[in-house]
Amino acid sequence: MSIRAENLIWRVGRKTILDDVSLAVEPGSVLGLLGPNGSGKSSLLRLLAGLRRPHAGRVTLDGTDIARIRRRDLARRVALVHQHAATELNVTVEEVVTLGRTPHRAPLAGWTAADAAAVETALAQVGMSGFRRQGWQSLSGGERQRVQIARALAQEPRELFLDEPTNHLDIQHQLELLRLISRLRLTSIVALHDLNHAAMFCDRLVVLDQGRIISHGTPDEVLTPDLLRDVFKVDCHFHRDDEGRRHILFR
Ligand SMILES: Nc1ncnc2c1ncn2[C@@H]1O[C@H](COP(=O)(O)OP(=O)(O)OP(=O)(O)O)[C@@H](O)[C@H]1O
Repeated sequence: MSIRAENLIWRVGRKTILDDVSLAVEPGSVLGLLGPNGSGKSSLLRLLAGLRRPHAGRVTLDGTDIARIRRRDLARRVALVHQHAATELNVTVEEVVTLGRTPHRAPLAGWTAADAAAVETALAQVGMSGFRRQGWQSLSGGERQRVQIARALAQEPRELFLDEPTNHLDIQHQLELLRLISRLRLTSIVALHDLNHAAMFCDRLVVLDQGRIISHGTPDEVLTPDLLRDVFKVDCHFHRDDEGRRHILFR
């Protein structure tokens, strides 16, 4: 397992936001993080990326507690794209994506061919190569989202954490992005609200409710009518398409 969370507890004041959360992700696979609003998905991603310290439990990368990994080494390996990723004003798309190279560059070292190639590849992967000279401020919400993802990809992480990455994206770009993530062979953890997309693109799912994991397993194991009713408060039934894939239909 490349990344593992063991019995994480995280509180704010007296409120327990994450309560005894444990999970492990197979290298190269995609884990979908599901749960209603406020269930703790973003908080968990921040702990997994080392941006917050748990009050109890630990997060390990290849068996090493991330609290013992130097910040710079962690930044070379782990990338997190926030839900409302902001960036500096008056910068171009290319400059934003270039920031993803920061952890790889030695102090005072010049810009290398490897840096340039990583930026090029990342821009192409999210379909934003044609926007490289455009100002960040002038981008649409969906374009900004794709640029933030390119910045994370330019970091060339082994673990990629994405907090609702399909927010703001039109349906074509939602599907393209999730397909890209599932094909990258990075170890990815993706917070999602669309349950059908989670079933289509994630190898395994974890469902959080009020800070606790209440279900985990393959999409077929996790997404049951009972779970959808109990956790998401919706009635649904399932439809199998011609290729045998299950789709959730909401009543
Ligand atoms: N710094 C904080 N101070 C106080 N409460 C917090 C803080 N961070 C998170 N919370 C609370 O913790 C709970 C979980 O929040 P979190 O953002 O992790 O949920 P989420 O599952 O990502 O929600 P959403 O689907 O709405 O994005 C919420 O009730 C939130 O108000």
